[in-house]
Amino acid sequence: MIELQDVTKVYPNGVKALHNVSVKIEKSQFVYLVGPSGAGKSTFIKLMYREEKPTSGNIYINGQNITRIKNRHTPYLRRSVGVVFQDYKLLPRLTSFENVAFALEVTERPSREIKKRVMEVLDLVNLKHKARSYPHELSGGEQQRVAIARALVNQPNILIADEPTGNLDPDTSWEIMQLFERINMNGTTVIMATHDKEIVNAMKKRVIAIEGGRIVRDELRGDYGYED
Ligand SMILES: Nc1ncnc2c1ncn2[C@@H]1O[C@H](COP(=O)(O)OP(=O)(O)OP(=O)(O)O)[C@@H](O)[C@H]1O
Repeated sequence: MIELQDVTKVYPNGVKALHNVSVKIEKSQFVYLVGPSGAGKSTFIKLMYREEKPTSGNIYINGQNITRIKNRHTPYLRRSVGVVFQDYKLLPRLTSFENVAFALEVTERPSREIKKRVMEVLDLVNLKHKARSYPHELSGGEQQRVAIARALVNQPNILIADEPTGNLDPDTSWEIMQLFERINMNGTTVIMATHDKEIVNAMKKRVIAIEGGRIVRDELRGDYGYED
């Protein structure tokens, strides 16, 4: 369902962030991307939702070669790939409800249908009661749950997250992980870049380690494997 074939990414300043990376991720897998700072994890993630394009190689998402699609088709790709960031990236002047609704791809759908879908995903992240709150009125964990609801509103079959617990305390991080686990149990592929050793070691999922732009380890029930 996700396949990188011999992918290399060189940024315009000459930094080679990924070197000939080839990997397959099956449907409904849960994958941690680990590795030292600057290893290429964020670059790997950005390539999957076409925030960056590879310099060479091919990337298949749900059978489609996304290195070949036209820029105007990127929004279609983003319906099947939800993204969550470390710093939430909510729009500050919109409520939780509006942040989620804004992401919903609407093609002349009646407003009651939009409302139903948005409330469904807010319910999934246990935040129905904060639908009218603005981001600054929410805790970090709540903001991240709104961001997860936003990532899920178009029912993507892949959820990618770049250090989603990076700004959260350990208890809140565990709540977010339980949510990811629940989303994964419903069949969504989850790929998460993280520096959180405790989480990776406790969850026993597939671990792909990247160092210097290369995959150096790939284990089905792996450990974090670094000391930080
Ligand atoms: N837009 C960019 N332009 C130039 N170089 C970049 C750009 N983005 C990242 N890099 C470089 O590419 C390399 C890989 O960076 P990347 O952000 O993918 O690493 P990372 O593993 O996610 O690191 P971290 O754990 O610190 O987030 C680094 O050397 C980084 O400085």
